[in-house]
This record gives sequence, C-alpha cells and structure tokens, in this order.
Amino acid sequence: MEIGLLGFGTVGKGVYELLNKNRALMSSLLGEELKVKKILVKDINKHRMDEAYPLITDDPEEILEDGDIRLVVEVMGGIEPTYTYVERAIERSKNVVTANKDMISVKGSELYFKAKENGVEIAFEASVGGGIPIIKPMIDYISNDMVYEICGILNGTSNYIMSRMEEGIDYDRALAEAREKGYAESDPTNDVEGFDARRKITILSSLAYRRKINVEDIPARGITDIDIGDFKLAGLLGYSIKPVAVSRIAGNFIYSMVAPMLVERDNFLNNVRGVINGIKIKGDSLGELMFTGAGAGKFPTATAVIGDIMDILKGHKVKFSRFEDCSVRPYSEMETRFYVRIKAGDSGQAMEDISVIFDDIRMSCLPESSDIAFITKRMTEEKLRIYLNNMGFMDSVSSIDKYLPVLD
Ligand SMILES: NC(=O)C1=CN([C@@H]2O[C@H](COP(=O)(O)OP(=O)(O)OC[C@H]3O[C@@H](n4cnc5c(N)ncnc54)[C@H](OP(=O)(O)O)[C@@H]3O)[C@@H](O)[C@H]2O)C=CC1
Ligand SMILES: N[C@@H](CC=O)C(=O)O
Ligand code: NA
Repeated sequence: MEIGLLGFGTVGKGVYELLNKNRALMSSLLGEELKVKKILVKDINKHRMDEAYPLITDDPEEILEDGDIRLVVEVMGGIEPTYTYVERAIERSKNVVTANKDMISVKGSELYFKAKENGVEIAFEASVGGGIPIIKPMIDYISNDMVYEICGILNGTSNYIMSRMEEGIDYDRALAEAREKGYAESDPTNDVEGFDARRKITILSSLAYRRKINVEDIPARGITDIDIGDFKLAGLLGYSIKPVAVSRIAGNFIYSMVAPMLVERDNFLNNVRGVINGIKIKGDSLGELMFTGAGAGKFPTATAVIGDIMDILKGHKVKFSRFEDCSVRPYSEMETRFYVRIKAGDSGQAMEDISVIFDDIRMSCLPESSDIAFITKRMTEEKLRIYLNNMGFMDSVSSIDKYLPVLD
C-alpha cells in the first residue's frame, strides 16, 4: 500500500520513522507492506533527513493526482489549504487519516459524508488525546450508552506548562520547553489560550452526544494569567490547578467550557501531569471511564495515526447518522464553587469582611504578601459576579485579581 504524507513536521516525521522501524511487524499484521511514496512540505529548501529527501515535494498534485497512492495521511495542520487537499484526496477515492483537530472540529461531518459518498474512510484518532485511543472507543463502544459528561485535560502543552509552574519554573521557560519537545502547535496561542482544547472537547462532545456543535460557542479561557502565586494559594487550600475542558448534556443544551480549574488532590486529574492528558467519561450505564496517556509528542501521536491506517486497511468502517442541532451554554451557568484571589489593603480585616459576605468559606494567604484566596460555596458565575461587585466596595480589599471554577 502506497501512502502520501501531507506534512513532515513533528508528527509527519514520527509516522515516517515508525513505519520504517516497524515495517516487518506491520507487514505481518496486515499482510502487505506500507510504503510512503511522497511527502508534501511547505518549504522545499528546509534541511531534511537524507533518507526521506528524495520523497519530498512542495507540489500537492504529486500526491493528490497519483493513482497508486490509496491513502493520504494529513499532518500539515490548519484548515486551508488542508481542507481543500483532503477533500480532493477523498474525491479521488483515497482514504484519509488526519491528526488535525482544527479541521475536524469544524469540517469533520462534511468530510465524513464526503468520504462515504466516495466509498472511502476518514479517521482522526490523533486529533484528540494524541496517543490515547479515545475516538475509536467513543465511536465503536461507548456510543451505545447515553454519555452525559466528558471532562479532562485535553492539551498537552498547557498541562506541561502548568505542571512545570507548579514545580516553580516560570511560564516562558516552560512554554519554550514544550515547543522544544514538539508538543506545541505552530502557533502556541492555540494551546495556551484554550483554543486547541476547545476543538478537542467539540469533537468528543459531538461524537458522544451526537449533536452538531459550533466550536466557537464554547467559552475558552487560557492559562496565561495563572502565576506561581496561584499554585501556592491553591495548594494551601488543598488543590492543584489544571487546564480543564468539560461538557455536559442536559436535554438539548450542552454546557461546556475550557478553563484553568482548581482540582482536588484526590481527583484523578490531579496526577495527570506534564504532557499527559486525562479524560473522564460518564455514561448512564457504563458509569465512569478514565483514559490517560501522552496527549502530544512525535511518537505517541504517530502511533495513533498508524493505528488508524491499520484499521482502515483491515477494513474497519465507521457509520454515523446525521447529528442533531443543539444549543451550547457556558458551563459556568451551572452551579460550581469558585476560587477567588484578591489583594487586601488590610489582610486581617479583609478576611473578616469576606467571611461576612461569603459564609462557609475556606481561605489561604501568602506569607508576607497581601494576596488572599478563598473557595466559595456552590453558585453560578452570574451570582459570583454580584458577590464580587459588593466586595469591590470594601475598604479592606484593594483589588479582585481573578476567579477560577473548582472542578467538582
Ligand atoms: N505535535 C503534536 O504533538 C501533535 C500534533 N497534532 C496535529 O498534527 C498536525 C501536525 O502537527 P505537527 O507535526 O506538530 O506540525 P509541524 O508544524 O511540526 O509540521 C507541519 C508540517 O506541515 C507542512 N506544512 C504546513 N503547511 C503546509 C502547506 N500549506 N503546504 C504544504 N505543507 C505544509 C510543514 O512544512 P515545512 O516542513 O516545510 O515547514 C511541516 O512539514 C497538526 O494538525 C497538529 O495539530 C495532533 C496531535 C499531537
Ligand atoms: N498542541 C497539542 C498537540 C496535540 O494535540 C497539545 O499540546 O496537546
Ligand atoms: Na487519540
């Protein structure tokens, strides 16, 4: 089987190297050899591995118009020109395997039906959770249950950065490390602002609830305003802070959000550190299912891509009906507890005043600083804002710095 590779960056190289390394194993499992015939890149002049060099092209037609290439692996990223290339590959009856959540979260359904019309498959296991098998279980096994909640850490870069910050490393250094290790997107804004996790929770939620979800309806908050002080304050209260994506279905509403959230020490996500992703799925009949593993990185992601290739070659077919419309609401419209961080003019007085407004709260403060944090009781974000507005009138409070949801 001859394969065309669109993209030869972190994941593309991983796929190429693993296909070579495990050639004999794959041939024995599939009964045929997998061979990369051509590789599309953007910059033909970039230095490449010698062995792959003769396969490199910057002309997509060399792959899209090659009748011998029956499977295209798309690991370029972005929506255009990628979508056009993938659409053309499908129209030429080529199967497609992609790691591209940007494209799948917006165009996944269109591409799926186009693939069906043309008698081919499109598979996208690597688009969520990197190397964790989550898409296939969701489609093949979990979909027979009424899944009502999905919650997890879906971005390796932001989890890596936050884990390093919890160890005392500053944000810029942690981001540089994540880029160096190949975890971050070409524009890491997508990782640190929560956009990447928003695409992934959109894909998982669409599959689980069988609903059409507009990715931009899900509120996304990034990790860029979290500092080492937050980890210390949250730690004193018995929590860590994690980049969480969550969605829950209730009737025809989907409540969803991506945000840094406080997570209790005994929550399964507390031990999900570094580039590892963790996903918890709750279903009516199955109860709770947990998945963990490398959410990004060259070889874990390449493994998911190659898993899809093998699945297609073994004749596995995916079947969906059209998804229903739904309405997406911010998750914070449901009641939750919040972490609130303030700066006090007079710490002792501020703590006293705050406990009058919010009864039944736990507080922490950083030694020799005016930073105070506390966890509220359960309320909606709208209600919290009213409380915070009242706090703004207190002489003992200099500023309200931030609030974050607590994951229950
Ligand atoms: N990195 C990871 O851990 C993971 C990545 N993904 C997804 O996998 C995909 C690839 O990611 P990654 O390998 O990290 O990305 P990279 O930025 O490392 O590589 C992208 C590759 O695509 C090529 N490319 C980009 N645009 C074009 C274009 N317009 N025409 C031709 N070639 C192009 C680049 O060419 P050139 O080499 O010339 O620059 C490069 O070879 C993305 O969708 C990403 O979201 C999914 C899971 C994990
Ligand atoms: N940039 C992404 C890569 C995998 O999807 C991440 O950090 O999770
Ligand atoms: Na995956």
